[in-house]
Amino acid sequence: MLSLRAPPRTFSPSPWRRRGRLDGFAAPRCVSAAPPATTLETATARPAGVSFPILVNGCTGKMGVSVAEAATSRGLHLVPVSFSSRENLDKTIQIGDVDVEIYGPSAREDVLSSVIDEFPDVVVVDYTAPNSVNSNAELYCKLGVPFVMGTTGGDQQLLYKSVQDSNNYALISPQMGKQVVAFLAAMETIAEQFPGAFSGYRLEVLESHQAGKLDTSGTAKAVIACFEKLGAVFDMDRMVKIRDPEQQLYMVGVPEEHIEGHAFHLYHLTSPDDSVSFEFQHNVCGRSIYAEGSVDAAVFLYKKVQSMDPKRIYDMIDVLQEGDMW
Ligand SMILES: NC(=O)C1=CN([C@@H]2O[C@H](COP(=O)(O)OP(=O)(O)OC[C@H]3O[C@@H](n4cnc5c(N)ncnc54)[C@H](OP(=O)(O)O)[C@@H]3O)[C@@H](O)[C@H]2O)C=CC1
Ligand SMILES: O=C(O)C1=N[C@H](C(=O)O)C[C@H](O)C1
Repeated sequence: MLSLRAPPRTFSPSPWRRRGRLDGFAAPRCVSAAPPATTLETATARPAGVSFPILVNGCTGKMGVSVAEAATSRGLHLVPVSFSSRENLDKTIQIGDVDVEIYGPSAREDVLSSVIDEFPDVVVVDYTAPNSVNSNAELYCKLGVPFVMGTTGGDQQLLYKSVQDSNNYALISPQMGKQVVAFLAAMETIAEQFPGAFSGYRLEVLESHQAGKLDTSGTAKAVIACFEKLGAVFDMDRMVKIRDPEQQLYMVGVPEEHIEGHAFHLYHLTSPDDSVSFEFQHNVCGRSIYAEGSVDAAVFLYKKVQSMDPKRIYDMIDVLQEGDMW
């Protein structure tokens, strides 16, 4: 196991502990490359090229707000409605000049039906919580509204089944950051082409996210599935999940200003005789990479619905393959 206290004999698979290296590697890049989400989005946003109504579910949360802001700055029409797990919240959230009204669970079906009547070509983007993934997807499928599922967790098999059975359109991805998706796509290609190439290698994984993250990194799970196809051995119970801000600051090296919004991932592979090791990292500060990717995903899905594309269920690799990457 990758222990935070006792690094293995030959290699330390935890470069996050080697402060010198991280000080000069991951952390400073984040400091300079990740201004607050809204600024980056506003400064670099391209127009979406098309305009359509977009409803962002989860606007009481951090990703919901970031996606809603990115959508408006890309010229999409933000539907002034979102949902919460709480009843009678009586709350509006201001996104640009749009006041988004928040409805509780008992109103969501009626409200969403009215939205669909008023905006028949609406696309929903979901950034809520792992325990609402399946019930939200059921509702979108029941009402036939296309959706982008950015929320991780839940029962993923059931999620895909709901979409398949309803013949709805959906784009599902635990990772909307296009550059990270490109890494994941490369991993999937390698796994496909060279199954067993890392046979017997031990895999150790660390992921660090803001303390409020409820589930294990969905991205890490997807990358681990590729390493397993390559033959590496991994016990999911031994994943090192870091949610403690102190550890994130002093061990992982997350810049202080990103403690409340970061996603650091480290994968370390060691050969059976300890003579060879590999290490991969993707470290994200802030949320703009996901917000922009989510808007691209919504645009992609909207176009697929309009062209009545027969595939109907997509992921972010499909978006990249369409060449929509900047
Ligand atoms: N695919 C990707 O690239 C990324 C995925 N994520 C995932 O997105 C999800 C949200 O992340 P984040 O915004 O940081 O989390 P937050 O906790 O900030 O926000 C989640 C929000 O969801 C709301 N919520 C919970 N249940 C429901 C429900 N049934 N209906 C509507 N709203 C609900 C909560 O508000 P309330 O209390 O009002 O209900 C909360 O404000 C997580 O699963 C995370 O892993 C995050 C980043 C990138
Ligand atoms: O909750 C987050 O923040 C993130 N969640 C996604 C995941 O679980 O993989 C993507 C990224 O890690 C940020």
